[in-house]
Amino acid sequence: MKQTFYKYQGTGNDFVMIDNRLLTFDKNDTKYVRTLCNRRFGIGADGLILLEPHNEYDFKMVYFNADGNESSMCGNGGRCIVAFAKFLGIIENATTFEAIDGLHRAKIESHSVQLQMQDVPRLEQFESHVFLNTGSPHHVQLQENLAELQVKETGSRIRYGAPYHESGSNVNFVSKISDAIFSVRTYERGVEDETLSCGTGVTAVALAMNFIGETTRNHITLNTQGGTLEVAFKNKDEGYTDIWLIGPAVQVFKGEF
Ligand SMILES: N[C@@H](CCC[C@H](N)C(=O)O)C(=O)O
Repeated sequence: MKQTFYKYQGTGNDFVMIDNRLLTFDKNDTKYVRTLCNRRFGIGADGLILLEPHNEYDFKMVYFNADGNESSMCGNGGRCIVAFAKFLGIIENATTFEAIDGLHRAKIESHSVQLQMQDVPRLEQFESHVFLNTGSPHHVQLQENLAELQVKETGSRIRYGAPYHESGSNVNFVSKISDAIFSVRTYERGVEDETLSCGTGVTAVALAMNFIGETTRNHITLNTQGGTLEVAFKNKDEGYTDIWLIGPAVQVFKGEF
C-alpha cells in the first residue's frame, strides 16, 4: 500500500513528516528510515517524524535522525509537527503534545511556531565550551572565523572525541554579533554533518551565552545557515525555565512512496 508523506522545513532543517495515527509505519526498520532520508536514494531529509495518537494530549511526536535511529528531542522538528497537526485539523493555534523528553506546549502565530522546551536545570562550563541538554545533548563553543570553519570535520572530531564518544553530542559553533544576536553553525549527531539549523542547538546556544555572561538578555536572536530563530527564557536560581523556541515551519511538498 502507498504511504503518503509530507516534507517540512524549519529554517532549512528538513523532515519527512508522516501521519501515523493508524500506527502502520514500521518503526524498527532503521535501514528503511535511513533510505527515505537519503538525499540521493530517497526523499532526502535531516530526519523523519511520525505524528501518532495520544490518549490525553493532542498527539505524540516520534523523531528519527537521518541515520534511521530514533533519537532525542528535535526542536525544529517539534515546531514543524505543530504546523503539520494544524494542517491535518488536529489542532487550531495552540497545543500540548508529547515528545521523547516529555510534554511540550506550542502556539502558532501566522507562519511562526513557538515551542516550549523543557526546563534546563544544569549547565556545565569548561575552559573552551559549555555542555547542556535542551532535550538533546549540546556542546557549545565560541568560534573565531565562523564563516570559514570546516564544521563537518571539526564537529565530527568533537562529537566522537572524549567525553562524548559513540553516544555523542551535537556541536554548536558560535559567533557573537551583539548582546542580542549570535550566529550559529551546528554539527548534528545522527545526521553526522552540518545542518542548516538546529532548534535544540540554538536553544542551547542562547542559554549557554547567558550562562557565561556573553549576554544579559532573555530574548535572543540566532542567525543560522537556514534563517533566523529566536529563543526566550527566564533565569532560575540554577538553570533556566519557561524556554521558548520561535521561528518559521513550512510545508514544502506532499508525495507518496
Ligand atoms: N535538528 C534537531 C536536533 C535533532 C536531534 C539530534 N540530531 C540528536 O540526535 O541529538 C533540532 O532541531 O533540535
